[in-house]
Amino acid sequence: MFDRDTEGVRIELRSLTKHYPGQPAPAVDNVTLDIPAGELVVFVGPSGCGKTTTMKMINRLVEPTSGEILIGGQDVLSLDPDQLRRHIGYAIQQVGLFPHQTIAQNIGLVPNLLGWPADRISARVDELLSLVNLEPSAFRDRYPRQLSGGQQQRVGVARALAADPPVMLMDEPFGATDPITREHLQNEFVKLQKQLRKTIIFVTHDFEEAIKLGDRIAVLREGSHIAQYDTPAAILADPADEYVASFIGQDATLKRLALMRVSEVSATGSPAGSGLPQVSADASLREALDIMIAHGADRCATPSGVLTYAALCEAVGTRAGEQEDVVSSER
Ligand SMILES: Nc1ncnc2c1ncn2[C@@H]1O[C@H](COP(=O)(O)OP(=O)(O)OP(=O)(O)O)[C@@H](O)[C@H]1O
Repeated sequence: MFDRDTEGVRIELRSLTKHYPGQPAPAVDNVTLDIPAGELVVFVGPSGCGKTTTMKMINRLVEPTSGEILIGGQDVLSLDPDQLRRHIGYAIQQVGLFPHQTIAQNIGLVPNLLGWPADRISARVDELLSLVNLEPSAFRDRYPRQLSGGQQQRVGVARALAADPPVMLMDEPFGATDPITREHLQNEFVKLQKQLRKTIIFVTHDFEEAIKLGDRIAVLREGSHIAQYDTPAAILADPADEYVASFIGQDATLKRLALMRVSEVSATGSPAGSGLPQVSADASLREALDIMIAHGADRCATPSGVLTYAALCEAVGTRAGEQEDVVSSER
C-alpha cells in the first residue's frame, strides 16, 4: 500500500460528495482539494459544515456518494477498507482508548493487527510514549482511567502514530482538554510534526489552533465548500471574503505577529549596554511585543541588534498612525 514511505504522501479529493440518505442537502458537496505530501492541513468551519464527514470519507468510515480520493496516487475506493485504515493514523477528541487494556496494549493495537513481533511492538510503544512525553516505565502498564484527560489524549496521538502511517487524520484531538493543557499539546505536536512530516488532516472549530498548527488552512462553509485554502499568513493578510474575515476576528494583526519570528525582521544598531529587554531570535514578534509592553519600552534587544516597535509594525504592514490599535487590542 502507500505506506512504503512513512513520510507523508499526497492526498487528492476530486469532486467528493456525501449525501446522507433522507437529508435534504449533501453534507459534503462536490469538494476538490489537493493536500501536498508532508503538510498539515487544517479544516476549520462552523458546526455541521461537513468537516468530519469529509475526513471520515478518507479512511472510509463514511462511504462517499460520488467522487474520488487518491492517496499517494492510489484510488482509496478500490482498496479494502480495513486494510486501508491500518495505514492511516486516526486520532479523535473522545480518544477511544480501550478501558480494559493497558496503555501499551492500546498503543500497540495496529502493530499487533499487522502481525509485528512482540519485541518490536514493545520497543515501538516505549519509543512513542517518550515521543509524546510520557515516561514509558511509569505509563506503559497503567490503564486509561489512571491517566488525566491530557495524558489520555497524548496516548491517542501515540496510538495514531504507532504503525508509522504516512497519513494521519485528527478530529479535534486536543478538544477535550483545558486551555493550558491544550496549548501544551499543540506546542508538542508542532515540534513532533517538524520531525515526522506526515500528511495530516486536522479538524478544528478553533481558528487560533488552525493558525498555530496548519501549513495550510481550508476554511469551509456549509457542504464543505471551500471559502479559502491557503497558508495561515496569506489568509490573515488577505481574507478571501467577509465570511473568512469573520473567522479571523478582530485581532488579525496580533495573529500575524504570532506567525513571524524576530529573526525575520531587520534589527538596527547594537544593543550592547543598552539595558533593553532581551528576546531570542526564534521568539515570535508577538512575544517581542509582549516583552516591550511588559517593560514599557518601544524596543528590545535581539541577538542581531535592536528591534523597534516601528519595525515590528512595518513587518505586519501596520502604518505608524495605526500603532495604537495594536497595543490597545493587546490590553
Ligand atoms: N450519519 C449521518 N446521517 C445523517 N446525517 C448526518 C450523519 N452524520 C452527519 N450528518 C449531517 O451532515 C452534516 C455534516 O456533519 P459533520 O459531522 O460532517 O459536520 P462537522 O462540520 O464535522 O460538525 P461538528 O464541527 O459539529 O462536528 C450535518 O448536517 C450533520 O447533521
